[in-house]
Amino acid sequence: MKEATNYDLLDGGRKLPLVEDFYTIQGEGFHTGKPAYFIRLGGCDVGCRWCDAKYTWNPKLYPPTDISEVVRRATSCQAQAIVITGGEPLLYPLGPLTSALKGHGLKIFLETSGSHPFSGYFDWVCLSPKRQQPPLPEAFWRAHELKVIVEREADLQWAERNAEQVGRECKLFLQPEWSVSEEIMPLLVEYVKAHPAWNISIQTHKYMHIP
Ligand SMILES: C[S@@+](CC[C@H](N)C(=O)[O-])C[C@H]1O[C@@H](n2cnc3c(N)ncnc32)[C@H](O)[C@@H]1O
Ligand SMILES: Nc1nc2[nH]cc(C(=O)O)c2c(=O)[nH]1
Ligand code: SF4
Ligand SMILES: [Mg+2]
Repeated sequence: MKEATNYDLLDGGRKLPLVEDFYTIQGEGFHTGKPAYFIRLGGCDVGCRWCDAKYTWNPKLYPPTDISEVVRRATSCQAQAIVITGGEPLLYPLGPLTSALKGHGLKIFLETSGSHPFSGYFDWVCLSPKRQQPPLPEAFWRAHELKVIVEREADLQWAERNAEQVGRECKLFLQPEWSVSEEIMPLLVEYVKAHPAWNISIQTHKYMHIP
């Protein structure tokens, strides 16, 4: 049993520690600007210093929620796409949740650090690798999008090392760490102009003041 939470209570993924769920606009990466219903699961053992979702880290704060309730809410609006995020969603068996959502004809997108084994079905995987707990090998070939957070210049070389491991079709994004976004942006702009395989992703929802 993993330590992050009491897995016995999760009934093989039929219950999950739900932090919050909301219908908003995908703010980052390839699908930026598209409406999507977000399902945020609690628990993460990666520990990024600058994580903007630190409140999710302790899964014990979030009671196991029946996935039928989550699916009911996600299908009670106009959403055609679901983003499963966290915390680190791959801490949990995601087969039951993703197949229930798929049964409603929804597109399913994943936000992950890739540091735990995959489970479930996804139409789109956004891999955001972290130095202190790198992705498992399978995360690189499953990724449709590689989104590297850049807080200093040295992160660019590390971004390239990750890019060497993804598939040829994988989209490449550099995303400024939010608290240094203003300072680091000129470097990212020059880098992407010189290395056009990369694109810039900014956290547009933070400028739009939406969740
Ligand atoms: C909160 S994480 C949850 C999903 C998963 N744990 C992961 O890291 O991919 C969602 C996305 O936000 C990014 N992110 C978190 N904090 C950020 C920050 N301060 N600035 C920019 N991006 C950030 C992560 O890298 C990830 O792409
Ligand atoms: N609007 C919006 N877009 C997002 N894209 C990825 C997010 C995440 O926290 O996983 C996120 C988020 O928190 N809000
Ligand atoms: S892996 Fe994701 S949720 Fe976990 S600390 Fe890093 S950014 Fe936050
Ligand atoms: Mg976020």
